[in-house]
Amino acid sequence: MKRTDVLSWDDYFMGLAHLSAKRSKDPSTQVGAAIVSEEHRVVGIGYNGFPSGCDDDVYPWEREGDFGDTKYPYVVHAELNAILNSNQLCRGCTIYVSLFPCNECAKAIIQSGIKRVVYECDKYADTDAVKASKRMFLSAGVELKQLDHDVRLNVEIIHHD
Ligand SMILES: O=c1[nH]c(=O)n([C@H]2C[C@H](O)[C@@H](COP(=O)(O)O)O2)cc1CO
Ligand SMILES: [Zn+2]
Repeated sequence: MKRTDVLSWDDYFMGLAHLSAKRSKDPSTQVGAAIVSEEHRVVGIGYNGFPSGCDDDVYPWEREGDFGDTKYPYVVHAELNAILNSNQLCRGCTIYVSLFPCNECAKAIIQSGIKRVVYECDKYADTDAVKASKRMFLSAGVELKQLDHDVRLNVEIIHHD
């Protein structure tokens, strides 16, 4: 008899997004994203971090202070990293992301041809950025789906002697 209690595609790829988020050095919000084709092939993955060559021991992780002394001007969002890392065109794909995309990521998602956004957390729903994002997704016909549960990923590293 085959196993039947396997992960759904949505939970599997959201799990992959969570695994990617574990690479993020951001002390407050770790975001992971996975772009998946209609054939359920992974096209790109990413997490929030500084661009290549911008040392994350040198650049600031602060949330407050002068703009240039915070992380905000420097950090590449998980969704954009996933698009930039993609190994094929994103047209028709789904992006799985642990946090609802901001307006800048929404623009990149729409322009790359991604047709569906599956997300989990929407903690910035009241911000102008996320409102603008939802407005653009609606206009562009991008389908939005919030998972009605959280995907938990327990990754255990076992060191062998
Ligand atoms: O769409 C997003 N994707 C994404 O990767 N992020 C990243 C940027 C920051 O490193 C972090 C947000 O930080 P904070 O919650 O401390 O403001 O999450 C933030 C958003 C905004 O929703
Ligand atoms: Zn963003």
